[in-house]
Parts: sequence; structure tokens; C-alpha cells
Amino acid sequence: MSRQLVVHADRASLVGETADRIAATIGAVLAEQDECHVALTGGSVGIELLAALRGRALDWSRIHCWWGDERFVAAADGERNALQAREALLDHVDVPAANVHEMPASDAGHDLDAAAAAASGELGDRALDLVLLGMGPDAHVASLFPGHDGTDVDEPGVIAVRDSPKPPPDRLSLTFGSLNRARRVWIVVAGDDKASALALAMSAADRHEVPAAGVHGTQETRYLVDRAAASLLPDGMLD
Ligand SMILES: O=C1O[C@H](COP(=O)(O)O)[C@@H](O)[C@H](O)[C@H]1O
Repeated sequence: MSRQLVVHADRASLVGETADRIAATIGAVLAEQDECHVALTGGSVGIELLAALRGRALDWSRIHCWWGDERFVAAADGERNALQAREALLDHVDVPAANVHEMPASDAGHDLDAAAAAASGELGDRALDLVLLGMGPDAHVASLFPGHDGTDVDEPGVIAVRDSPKPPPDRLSLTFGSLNRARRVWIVVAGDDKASALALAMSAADRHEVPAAGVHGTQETRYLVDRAAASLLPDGMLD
């Protein structure tokens, strides 16, 4: 399955046009099936994207929201991806509570392993319709970090991540097994601090060292980036 690269002039057009694409894709999925299951992402551009989706006309009663990863902190901690997503988007749209599948918070009564098991149980072996991912400057996606054991896991589900190089240290993440059974995987990247990671991700790099290189959808894999992030891609890739 080939990967598509879409380069936008700047961060603002990346965010606005990607929000349009997400809304159009969800609309097309809902024209063919009853529900659309989407994994949201945290991270700087990921949350900007969710805020931009607020104004789009979508049938939220049929959209289910999951997460690619979560920081294992208390429910009210501003670092929590789900809390940021609520503030940016979900508190502003008519999404039924039952459609929002947050991963457990650290004060919900589970330790990290039990939280991973609970989130895995809820997700099962579902093939998500659309997975949105950010990418760190170290090429991590979701909370799959270079050199970490989590990059070995091919079973679908949610894993506990300890000693994350990016704080907070304890996290939950979808595995490659769940990410790579999604129909569409879109990796959204902005900024020149991500340029070398993006160049590696789009090469045939080993997923253990460059996790972003190991993620793909069964129907579609798209890198949606701004010009700054694309600055180290070979000319031939930009044609
Ligand atoms: O910690 C995380 O980081 C990545 C990337 O974030 P960014 O701020 O560098 O864009 C994000 O995709 C992930 O969901 C999040 O938990």
C-alpha cells in the first residue's frame, strides 16, 4: 500500500485543510455505514486540529472517538490527551457520552497495567475507520517510542508504556497491531523540528528506531505536513 504525502504551505493551512479532509472523510464513511470510529491524537498540532473540527457539520451521534495514546495522569490533569480533546472539541459538539472511549486516567482505580487491559478490552480487535496521529521529533507515534519494547508488539490492543522519554513517563498506547488494522492512518506533522524525523519516517527505516515508519492503514496511509516539516524530504518525493 503506497503512502500519500500532502504538503501545505504553512501550519495554518495544514490545520484548516486537514480538518476539512477529516470532515469529508467521516461524511463519506457515514454515507456507507452506520458509525464511524475515529482515533484522536494529542500533541500540539493534533489539538489544534480538533479545535478546527468544531465548526464542521458532522453527525456526532454516529461518530465514536477513541485515542491513539494517553498520558497516564489524573482525569483533571491538563496533560491528559482526552481532557485537551474535550476542551478543544468534544465539549462543544453533541457527541453522546457512550461514543467517547477515553483510556482510563490514573485516578480511576486501575494501575497502569490494569488500565491497559481495560482499554484493550474495550477496543478489542476493532478496525478503526480513521486514525489521526501526530509525530514527535524523535519519530514516535501514539506512545510508541524509539527503542522501546512497545515497538515489538503486533497483537491488537493497548499497552502500558513506562519510562517515556517525553513526560509524563507512564502512558497507554495503541499497538502497531491496532494502528495497522485501521482503514485509514493519517499522520499530521508541522514544524522544522520534525523535518529529519519525517524524512526517516518516509524512508524504509526500521520501526523499532523510527516508529512512524512502521504505521500504515489497510486502505490509506497519508502524511499531511507543512512545508517546514517537509524541508528535508528528497525532491522526488515532493513532485
Ligand atoms: O505526547 C505526545 O506527543 C505526540 C506528538 O506531539 P507533538 O506536540 O510533538 O505534536 C502526540 O502525537 C501524542 O498523542 C502525545 O501523547
